[in-house]
Amino acid sequence: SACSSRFVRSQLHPMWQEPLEMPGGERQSPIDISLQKSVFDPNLKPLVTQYDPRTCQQVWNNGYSFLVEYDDTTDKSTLRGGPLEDQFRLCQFHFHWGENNTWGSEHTVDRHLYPAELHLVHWNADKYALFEEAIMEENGLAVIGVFLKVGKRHEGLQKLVDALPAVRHKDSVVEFTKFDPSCLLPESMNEYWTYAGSLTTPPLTEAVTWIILKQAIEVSHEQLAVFRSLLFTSAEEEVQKSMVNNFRVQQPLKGRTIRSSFS
Ligand SMILES: COc1ccc(C[C@H]2SC(=S)NC2=O)c(OC)c1
Ligand SMILES: [Zn+2]
Repeated sequence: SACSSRFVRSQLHPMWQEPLEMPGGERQSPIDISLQKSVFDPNLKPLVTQYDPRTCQQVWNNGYSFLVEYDDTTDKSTLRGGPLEDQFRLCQFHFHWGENNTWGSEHTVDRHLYPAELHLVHWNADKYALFEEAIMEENGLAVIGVFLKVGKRHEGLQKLVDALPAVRHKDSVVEFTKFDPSCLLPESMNEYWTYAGSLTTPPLTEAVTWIILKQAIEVSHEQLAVFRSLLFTSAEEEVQKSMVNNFRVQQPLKGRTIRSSFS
């Protein structure tokens, strides 16, 4: 599906370099989630996800992460509720991680770094006809961020981990079906922070309502090591570069309010 951000690659340096600053960006991502700056909002509703595993299509390496892509031509896999007024369609999910278990997440909580972060990307299908439209609009996207921490092996993630060697190089794709991304969500879906932000790679558009879940999911050290076995580089390139540290540097809050769904 078009949400796979194929055209974004050309704007990124071959290696994972800090994407160009968004000129005059007032609501850039990622940020540190400072607990004392967060404001409890009792009007925030529970998140409602309805994912149909039959919409899962493929996993591919786009040269800066690996994306699991969903058929977003119908309302079969959706997100609504929480801070959202409209219904959003799941189009892909991907991860950001570090070269070791010390860092890797894009967001932090009181400066606490996690080894990785999952992004479930949804676009506003009530207001826009296409993903490409939605990424240019301030209420166009809703991304659920889930922190990963090292612990017991994540059985649901293992099916995806087993598929990764097939997409080791940039631009490789492999069929990947019947995967329900709900298995990657923590038990507690009603504790989250939300703020107005942006894409964290070019085009860096300020289109994202971020929903960052408080509860991290546990994955094993070995599972993260398979993430790190992927490459930024295509099979033809002489020098192979490990796909690690594919996160953006944090951006200024610029007066934004971070709301929490819990006190
Ligand atoms: C052209 O549209 C794009 C481009 C890039 C990404 C991926 C970025 S944005 C994010 S969140 N995390 C990432 O790595 C998109 O995802 C919504 C959408
Ligand atoms: Zn991301």
